Amino acid sequence: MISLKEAALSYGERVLWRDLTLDVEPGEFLVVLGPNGSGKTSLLRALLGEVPLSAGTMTIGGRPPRRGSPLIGYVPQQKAMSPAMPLRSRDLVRLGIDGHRWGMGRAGRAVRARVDELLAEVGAESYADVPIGTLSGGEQQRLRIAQALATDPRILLCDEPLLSLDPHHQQAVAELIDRRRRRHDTAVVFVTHEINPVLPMVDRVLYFVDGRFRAGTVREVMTSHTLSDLYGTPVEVIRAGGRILMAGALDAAGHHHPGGEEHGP
Ligand SMILES: Nc1ncnc2c1ncn2[C@@H]1O[C@H](COP(=O)(O)OP(=O)(O)OP(=O)(O)O)[C@@H](O)[C@H]1O
Repeated sequence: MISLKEAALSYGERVLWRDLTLDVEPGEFLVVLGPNGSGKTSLLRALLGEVPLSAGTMTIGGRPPRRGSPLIGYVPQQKAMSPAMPLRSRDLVRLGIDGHRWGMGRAGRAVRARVDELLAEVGAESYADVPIGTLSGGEQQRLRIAQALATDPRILLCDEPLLSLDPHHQQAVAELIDRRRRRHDTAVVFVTHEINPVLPMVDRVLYFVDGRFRAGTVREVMTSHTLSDLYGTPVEVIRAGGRILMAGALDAAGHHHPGGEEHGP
């Protein structure tokens, strides 16, 4: 579904990453990790056709990236929505519908039925007519996912969809995305700071640090050896109770602090 060959992305002189060769298969769950500013969101923006690669090639769904492709569903980073915003849940979901395919303009029954179907898919029927600004973060996030699924995409790009959700909602939202990819073989690229809520779902990890990266299975990448090498500083990876904890001179966002304290994210 996604194929990158020796891809690089730079802003001016600054190289975010380079020599990235990676294929993502249908139904695969790829998690993208890395400290702030390491280029995770920029990878999604390149896949969306919003920024060009500075080197190498990239195809998504077998074609070069282009804006507005119905093959791709995108769950953007959350922004606070004002309670005064007049948009209802069903309006937000409807915005994701490809008007051409579903006969928008004629305000067809097909569109309304599709919106209902999407609301049901994410379990949001009970607040379908509620203004979105009055909903909780978890509820809003379900709607963003429904919107992203509106074109029945083959690829779902998610930018920190669990941010600011409590553990219960993190789990619910992660399961929603996982169910989608299992039922429809949708490939998932999932940017996050915290791997644990999605650990059971992850097929592969792409981990960016300071212009370098490692890609592979959780077992391959999330090891003391690999991450110490990637960060260039000792990092201890501990597996406990089905979770991965990182100890060493890193803060929770994965930034290196010389002489920093030990802790796990
Ligand atoms: N259009 C742009 N022009 C110049 N620099 C940019 C542009 N967009 C992003 N950057 C810079 O590129 C770097 C990577 O940004 P990006 O958003 O991809 O990081 P990220 O890994 O998603 O970070 P975070 O975890 O904080 O969301 C940042 O330092 C950012 O300031």
